[in-house]
Amino acid sequence: MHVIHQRYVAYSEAHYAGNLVDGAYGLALFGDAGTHLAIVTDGHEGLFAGYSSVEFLAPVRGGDVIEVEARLAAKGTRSRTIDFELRVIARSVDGTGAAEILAEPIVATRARGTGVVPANREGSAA
Ligand SMILES: C[C@H](N)CC(=O)SCCNC(=O)CCNC(=O)[C@H](O)C(C)(C)COP(=O)(O)OP(=O)(O)OC[C@H]1O[C@@H](n2cnc3c(N)ncnc32)[C@H](O)[C@@H]1OP(=O)(O)O
Repeated sequence: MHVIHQRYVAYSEAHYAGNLVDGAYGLALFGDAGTHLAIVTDGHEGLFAGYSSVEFLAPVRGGDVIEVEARLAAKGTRSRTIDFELRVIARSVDGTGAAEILAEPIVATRARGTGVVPANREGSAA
């Protein structure tokens, strides 16, 4: 089970030299994709308990088009282990507005985290 969100990264999201977007930007998108996945798997937005790993592998830049995948890796009683990946799928060529779809997506961020179905959720089996 997985969900994928795609979006354009506005130039105004860049925070550091070189048009670089901060890592927290991707983590916020992981939260949204994880919430979407929780709705699909459990009919509830869930609550995110934490990340066991986060890796920033390549830069995300203003003008990129990215996709964020949340994939169910394991299911506990109420816990849901989720693997996340942020990939750059299109990028500005020269800053003039010219841009290209990348032949191979660039994996920019990977993470593993745990979402939890609340105990008091109406209709929860837990
Ligand atoms: C994705 C969301 N829609 C949006 C967000 O991200 S919200 C923003 C940040 N998150 C929050 O504000 C949540 C704040 N935390 C809580 O409300 C609670 O801590 C919790 C609901 C996440 C867990 O509380 P509780 O239900 O009392 O936990 P437990 O009964 O102890 O455990 C239930 C299961 O969850 C597993 N677990 C709990 N904490 C962690 C953790 N830090 N890391 C990994 N796993 C955790 C625990 O092992 C239980 O698993 P099983 O049900 O046995 O599988």
